[in-house]
Amino acid sequence: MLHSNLLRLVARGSSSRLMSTATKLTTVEVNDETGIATLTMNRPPVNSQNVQLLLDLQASISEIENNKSRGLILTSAHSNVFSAGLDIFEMYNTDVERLRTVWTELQNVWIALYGTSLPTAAAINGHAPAGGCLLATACEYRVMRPNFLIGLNEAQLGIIAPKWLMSGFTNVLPKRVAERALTQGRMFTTQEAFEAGLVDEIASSKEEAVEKCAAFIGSFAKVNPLARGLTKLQFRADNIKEFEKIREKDVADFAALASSPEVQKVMGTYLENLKNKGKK
Ligand SMILES: CCCCC/C=C\CCC/C=C/CC(=O)SCCNC(=O)CCNC(=O)[C@H](O)C(C)(C)COP(=O)(O)OP(=O)(O)OC[C@H]1O[C@@H](n2cnc3c(N)ncnc32)[C@H](O)[C@@H]1OP(=O)(O)O
Repeated sequence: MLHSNLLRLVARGSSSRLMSTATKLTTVEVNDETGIATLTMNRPPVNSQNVQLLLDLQASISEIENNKSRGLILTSAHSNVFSAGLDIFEMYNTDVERLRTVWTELQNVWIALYGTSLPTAAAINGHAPAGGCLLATACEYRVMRPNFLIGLNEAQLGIIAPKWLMSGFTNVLPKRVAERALTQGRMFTTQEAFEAGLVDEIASSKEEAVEKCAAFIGSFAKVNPLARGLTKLQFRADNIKEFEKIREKDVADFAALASSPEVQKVMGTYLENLKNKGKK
């Protein structure tokens, strides 16, 4: 009988192992040759981040940290979406406690990914709006497939994203470019994102994106992992400290904002538009 916790299954031939976890919406596969773990989000159709996906992401990040992998590549099981961001259905017509849980778990995933000492890279094989962009920019390196969109579109939705949510984005873009993009709620095409420095490379397929991410992680092969990890965390320490100071208040602020009649109305209209888009 296969136990769901920490059982290693031979996945594809002998070169990679699927690390079985108690989770369902993410998988972790470790390449036997490189020791690099690929964390795949698999919540059809668009990897919208509900509480379960956020919990599964945290469990998978912990698993990768504990299994001595050399690095983490984040990607999606779907052909045209990396992640559509927070699951708006889960935030609509719900109670304040649920909203608090959604936001707390989003915070928890962000800090787990942004604050890991492991080398991280995102193979962005589809659109990455809002929370999708948040996950990608929490990583150290990004490789994206052509003709998709990435960005923090909150301002377009009439919502102010907190500073920690923007911090990965502001880490990688020049301040002036970041300010303009955030105030416009701009979605960048892959090419625009590459030219601005929001993504580091473009790859024509998911496989190529994963290979390029693995090459980035492999570039640290000769660097002492402890020195590398601590150096990374020194760069991120200010943002992490700021976040830790406000995280409780941030949950309360989000729950108050997202439960307000005005924002609930925006969500309702937005969801209608998304549904109608599918009918066109
Ligand atoms: C809108 C108000 C939010 C208010 C929140 C309050 C405070 C938040 C503070 C700031 C934090 C924000 C973080 C977030 O992440 S908010 C989420 C923002 N996300 C988006 O704006 C993305 C919306 N989706 C899209 O743009 C597109 O779906 C796409 C990702 C580009 C993919 O396009 P496509 O491949 O054409 O697929 P469809 O559009 O047809 O969608 C398929 C299917 O999936 C449903 N869906 C899409 N996005 C979401 C989502 N974020 N949450 C839940 N469900 C989503 C969509 O309705 C379709 O469903 P049906 O097949 O049943 O019609």
